Order: sequence, then C-alpha cells, then structure tokens
Amino acid sequence: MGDSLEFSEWYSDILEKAEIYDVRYPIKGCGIYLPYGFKIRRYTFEIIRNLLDKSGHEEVLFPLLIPENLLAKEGEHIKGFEDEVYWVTHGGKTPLDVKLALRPTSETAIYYMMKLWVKVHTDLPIKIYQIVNTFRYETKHTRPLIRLREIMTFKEAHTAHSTKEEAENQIKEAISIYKKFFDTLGIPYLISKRPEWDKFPGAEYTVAFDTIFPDGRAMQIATVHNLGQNFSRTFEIIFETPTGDKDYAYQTCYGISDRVIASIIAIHGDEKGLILPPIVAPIQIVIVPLIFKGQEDLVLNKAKEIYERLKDKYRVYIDDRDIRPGRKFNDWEIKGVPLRIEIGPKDIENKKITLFRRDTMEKFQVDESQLEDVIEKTLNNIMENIKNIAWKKFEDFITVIDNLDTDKIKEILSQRKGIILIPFNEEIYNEKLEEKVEATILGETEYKGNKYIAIAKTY
Ligand SMILES: Nc1ncnc2c1ncn2[C@@H]1O[C@H](COS(=O)(=O)NC(=O)[C@@H](N)CS)[C@@H](O)[C@H]1O
Repeated sequence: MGDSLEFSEWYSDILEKAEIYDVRYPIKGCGIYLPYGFKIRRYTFEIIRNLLDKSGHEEVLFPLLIPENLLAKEGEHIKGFEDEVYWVTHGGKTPLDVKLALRPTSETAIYYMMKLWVKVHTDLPIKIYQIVNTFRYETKHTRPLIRLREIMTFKEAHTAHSTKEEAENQIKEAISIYKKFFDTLGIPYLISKRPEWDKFPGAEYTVAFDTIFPDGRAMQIATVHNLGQNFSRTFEIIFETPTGDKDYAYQTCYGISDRVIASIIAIHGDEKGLILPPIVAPIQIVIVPLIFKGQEDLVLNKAKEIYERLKDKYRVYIDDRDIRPGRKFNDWEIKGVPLRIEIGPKDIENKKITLFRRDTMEKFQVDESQLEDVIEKTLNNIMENIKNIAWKKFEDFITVIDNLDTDKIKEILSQRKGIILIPFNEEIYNEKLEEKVEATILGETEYKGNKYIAIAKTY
C-alpha cells in the first residue's frame, strides 16, 4: 500500500468490504457508521472515556447551536473558524433574529457557562469533556473518517485552573492520557509543538500528535492547546484568589476525532483487510465449525460448548452459516477478527483445537484443555505484535538529516514521504521554511534525545 492512490483505494475499499462506514450519504463530508464500524468506534472511545474519567474529568453535554455573538467573541478564534462555520438562519419559515452556528468546536459555548460557574478559586479546577458531533465546512477535499464536514466523534476536553502552573500540568496530563490511549491502540505518533503560525485559533500554543499513514503522509490525530487566559479574559471567567484578589482562569482544551478510527484501520490493516486490536474488535474470537456430512451435530455441539466456555470473557461468535469454510475464513479476515477457532471432527476426536491468528495468518493446534490460557496469551501477543510492527513502519518513515538540504528534503518527500527531522535552528524556523521545502512544518519535536524541526506532507 505504498503510494497514495493505492492506499486511498485500499482504504475506501476496506470501509465498504469490512462494512465499517457508508460514504453514500447525499451530503459531502458526511457518512454513516454501519453496525460493525459503530462497535469499533464505541470500544475505541470507551478507552479514552476511562482514561479521562480516571484522571478527574467529568463527561458533560452542551447544545449543538452557538449564537453568532458568542462564537465571534474571541477575535483569534472566530478568525480561525469563520470560513468553516455552518449557520442556521431560520426556524421553519421564520428568520432568526440571531444566526446560530453549528459548533465547529465548543470553546465559546462552554466558556460562556464557565463564567456563571466560576466565582472563587475553590470552584476550580473544572475538567470536563464531551463526545459529540461538530461541523466544519472543510474546503480541502473531504475523506471518510479523516476529513469530515460533520465530525461525528469529536472528543473535546476543556479545563479551567486557578494558576498558570496548574494549567501547564494539565497540558502534561493531557499528553500522557493521549500517549496511553494511542499506546493501547498500538498507533505510533510523534509529538511536536506546532509553530506559532499553525496553532489553534485563540491558543497560546498547541502540542500535536501526528502519525504516518501507509502512503507516507502525516496525519494529525490529537491536539492539546494551552489557552492561557485568552478566552477567560474575553468571557470574563474571573475568580477570587485565596488572598482575596481577582484573576482570570487559566485554561486548556484537547481533542481527538474519528481520525483515531481511521488510524486503527489504516495503520494495522494489510492487503487482506482489517487487523483489529483485540480491545476494539467487535468480535474477538470467531468459531468456525467445519461441518461434514453426517457429523453436523457433533461439530456444532462442540462449537457451542467452546462458545459457552469463552462467552463471559470475550466477544465470541459462532459462524454457523451454511457456506464453505473458506468463504467464512475470508469474511472474518477482511473484518480483522483477531483470532479464529476451527472445529472439525478429527480435532474433536484428538481433543485438539485449531487456532488461526489474523496478524501473522498462522494456524496452530492446542489441546482443548489449554484453550483459555492459549487464547489469553495469543490475544496479548497479537496486540504486542501489531503495535511493534506499526512502530517499526513508523520509524522507517522518519528520516533525520543533519542540515537544511532543501533538495534532499523535497526528493524524500516526493518519493517515500514520511517525516523529515532537521536539527532545530531558530533562524530558519519560520513560515518561509514551508515554501522552501514545499511541505508542512509539523513543529519542534524531541526525537531520541535531540531537538528537531519536523517536516512532512500532511493530510
Ligand atoms: N474535518 C475534520 N475531520 C476529522 N477530524 C478532524 C477534522 N478537523 C480536525 N479534526 C481532528 O480533531 C482534532 C481536534 O481539533 S482541533 O481543531 O485541533 N482542536 C480543537 O478543536 C480544540 N477545541 C480541542 S478540543 C484534531 O487534532 C484533528 O485530529
């Protein structure tokens, strides 16, 4: 899946063949999560929910609509989004006296309310998040789960603190939460501080997680923003300090979207189809009874027995369709089911069970009595294996060069692409550098102990 056309064909194909997502909705940039894809999405976002809940965040839910005067309150912010906002102008036939925005992100909705909630320092910190749909009228071409106009799974966390230091620590916590999240999914990443000219509108600075897709292009999969007091001054989120003075809250926000699902598909998949990390697989183990004439019951009963042994601990499914086993194997391999159990009369006689692991495509036999142990070990091993493979591919896409050799950079980015790292150098670190290298400056990054400028072709 080297070059981008081949990859993008593979990607569109797999969304359809694995029945994840249907792009045929009559609005550009909008699509439908089909049942299998919806389950992957649900298990994936359960992980981030648990990580956020365990680190003192509360899940909330805000209105979709934001009145124009609110959205436009913070100058930088509205400048950054004015070309992307969808507007509601009528209620039925009645023109609205105030235009309403479909939230592109919810800073202005949430911070309006924080002003009402925050009076004294003991009302802080506030650490809330929501997982909602947001809307951005993307003018670059849209791509399923990657560049949407309706971003259906937008996890946005928003925090407010009584000191600058606490907000800085929150940035660190957010970065560590995202590291745990992507490590749990086996998605590799490079963390960089976005350049001044590419930070989030209204932020002091932005830290971003970028991964690399099989076509070599970098994909921003998470962002963490230190908002300083920019929004709290505009929205007057003022609190009484312990010494009785007044101060503006110090804020952060951090977001991920459906791109995480796109990354799981793109980074772990192979020519055959999906390879799902067990933790997000709708079916973790599929049981395929090998039915021979006259021995149907023997095999089906054994399949049911094994199902009963596993069903409390795993998401397991018996495929008892009346079709050839080879067809079944193919279907589940496309859907990325991590582990397959094949049951035939000979196995039953020898008290053996045949297992097939999707990541290495290898088949092996175990004693029936060993089944639970072997499954546990194999599923863990699959996760470790696909994570190592993903990081290996990622590292292979990173090229460190020791100076700003623009010809060499352009050459690499036109062939293999990936991320180029050049030693950090204040003089050259400006917007003109993007023109020189004809690529995006991801930002400043630490890599193997040194400081670099990261450069890449991006989505
Ligand atoms: N059009 C889009 N389709 C899919 N995902 C997107 C789109 N635009 C942005 N994202 C993802 O959403 C993440 C958060 O978006 S953002 O603009 O960077 N940050 C915010 O909106 C902040 N309010 C943090 S919650 C990005 O890192 C990116 O991974």
